[in-house]
Amino acid sequence: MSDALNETAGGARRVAVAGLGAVGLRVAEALDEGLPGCALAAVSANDLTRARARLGRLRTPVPVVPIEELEPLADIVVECAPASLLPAIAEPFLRAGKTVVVLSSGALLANEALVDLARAHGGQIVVPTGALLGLDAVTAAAEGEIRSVRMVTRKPVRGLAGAPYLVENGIAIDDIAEPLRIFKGTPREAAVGFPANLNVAAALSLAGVGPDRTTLEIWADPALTLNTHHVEVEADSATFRMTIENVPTDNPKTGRITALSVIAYLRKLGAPLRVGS
Ligand SMILES: NC(=O)C1=CN([C@@H]2O[C@H](COP(=O)(O)OP(=O)(O)OC[C@H]3O[C@@H](n4cnc5c(N)ncnc54)[C@H](O)[C@@H]3O)[C@@H](O)[C@H]2O)C=CC1
Ligand SMILES: O=C([O-])CC(=O)C(=O)O
Repeated sequence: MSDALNETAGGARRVAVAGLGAVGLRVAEALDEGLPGCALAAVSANDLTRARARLGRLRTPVPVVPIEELEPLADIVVECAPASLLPAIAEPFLRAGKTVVVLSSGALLANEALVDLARAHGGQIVVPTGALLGLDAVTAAAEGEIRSVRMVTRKPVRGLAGAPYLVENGIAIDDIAEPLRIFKGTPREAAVGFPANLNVAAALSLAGVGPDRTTLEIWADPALTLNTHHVEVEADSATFRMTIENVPTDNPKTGRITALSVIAYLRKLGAPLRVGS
């Protein structure tokens, strides 16, 4: 669906927020404060009563509904819920030819049918830069030939605690005194083992050489306070290295910049000057 069609009669795109945690609450508040060309239209949460109370401070109250009731209310949904809910949130919007902004990008790797659904109905899945950086440069390099993409993530222990990969492999990190490499593999493997911690690796892989050719190391570092991602890309057009050190939100797994990347995306939708892709 074209941008022109994907608007309400009044011109503002109606935006739904699915999941009201570290990312969703910040995005909903920014929409309520005012993003040109966008209007907060509805919100979904696990506990609807609690969500209504949390949103009591909004200037303009919006419906708080279960995820299956969001689609008729909005043109765009921002998915910022647990990864397992991605298909339930995305499918109705894509089937209606609408836009889904996906934060649980790791879950896209096991749900490639969503891309087919978007293609079939003229919808669009958008993966924002989230907690990473430089996806514009990686997609540009992918228009030429990328030889390799390597990522090393270092997180404080509390940013990794409870990940299924650690539990299943009996890897204890609570009392480590030195940095410990806990994983070496691909974003496809990490999306299974670290579904709430490594969306950035999935996003990077989708921008570049895919989830099986991108290499990934994950380190738990007891001295760190910031979620740190280092990326090295070798391509025929350029060689580049990038590092981001993310200040965690109340959710230690999620950096503050994640919600801001969604807000920046929404702001660009209606802006007369758009910087970055
Ligand atoms: N792409 C990226 O760079 C990043 C992606 N993420 C991912 O984004 C997603 C959101 O992250 P956070 O806001 O930090 O997570 P969060 O855990 O703080 O919030 C998720 C919210 O979804 C709600 N929820 C649970 N079941 C629900 C249901 N049935 N219907 C509606 N809401 C429901 C939870 O109550 C919670 O408030 C996660 O999957 C996370 O892994 C997080 C950081 C960076
Ligand atoms: O660094 C962060 O803030 C979040 C992160 O790694 C992810 O979810 O992929």
